[in-house]
Amino acid sequence: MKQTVYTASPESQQIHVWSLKHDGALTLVQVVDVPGQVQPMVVSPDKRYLYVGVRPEFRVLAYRIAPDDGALTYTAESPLPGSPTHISTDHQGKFLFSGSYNAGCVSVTRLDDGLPVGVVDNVEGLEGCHSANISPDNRTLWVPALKQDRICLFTLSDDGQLVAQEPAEVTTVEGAGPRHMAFHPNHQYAYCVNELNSTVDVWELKDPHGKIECVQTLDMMPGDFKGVRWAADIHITPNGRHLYACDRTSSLITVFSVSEDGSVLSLEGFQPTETQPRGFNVDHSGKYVIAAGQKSHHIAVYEINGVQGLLEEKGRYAVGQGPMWVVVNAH
Ligand SMILES: O=C1O[C@H](COP(=O)(O)O)[C@@H](O)[C@H](O)[C@H]1O
Repeated sequence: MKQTVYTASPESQQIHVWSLKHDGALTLVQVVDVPGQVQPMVVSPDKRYLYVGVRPEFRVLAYRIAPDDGALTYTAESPLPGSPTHISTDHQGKFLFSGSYNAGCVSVTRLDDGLPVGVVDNVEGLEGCHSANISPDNRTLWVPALKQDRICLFTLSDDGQLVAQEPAEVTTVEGAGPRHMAFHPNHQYAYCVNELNSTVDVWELKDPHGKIECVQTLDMMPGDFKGVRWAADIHITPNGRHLYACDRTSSLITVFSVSEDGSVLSLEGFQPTETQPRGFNVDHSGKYVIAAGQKSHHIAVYEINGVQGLLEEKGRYAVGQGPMWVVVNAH
């Protein structure tokens, strides 16, 4: 398996394309100058395209991915109704979702043979909308509205319409600020990182049409932490055994182990990382974590070790200015 790591640096308007070697080393393949401040990114399910959200002219750009080395070629673009804070796709590659924190909306863009061809739905009134997360069965879109302490649940129709479910939302504790999510590979549990109180909630998906319930909340921060809590990102390993979440004030990645059924998280430790880690990711082999420091202008690669999943730094690399998004593609 070959892997490519993409990092987005909005302040210098660049995407750095890296080859991830089996020993965890990165070698630079390409630096792409993007026509705008590049923020969120996602690879299409068929791995042919990298989609990137840019501003100040809000749009999604599609870059074709070279199958051999992961290099990018600009191919198409389509406008978005608000500043793209987070983008993702459904599992069939028919639709792209863009959550906008500043516009308080989530939009659906149709993908035609992988290329974005226009917005087909837009739901407003989601204050602090921070991500859009399609459920493993491709049926439900989970949309955290950070400023409203709720996660809205929509059914995705065949033509890309978002239909509010019944119940239409689940709520967090007041002031939590739900932000990014990860799903367990067994499809029974989802994990949400809460930005404003730096906690992680474990959500049980009872069945596709049934009750959704928060079954555990864990503090991400060390017991003696006194600063302003400011969590950002969350990812799980492909085998579902290790979960990671980051906080920007402390520049820490919190390490959790996950029970075999996915229902229980245990705090294992803290990994100091690049300054102000806004985005990170886990590679497809489940061996490495790659984190971006928005204030250090570097990324770091960590090896995942042992049953606890603790992290050991393997290397750090200069990227563009203000890096804040990392995606990994396997090909
Ligand atoms: O990380 C954060 O993101 C939101 C929205 O960011 P934007 O890049 O889409 O403008 C930000 O305003 C929030 O305060 C911050 O913590």
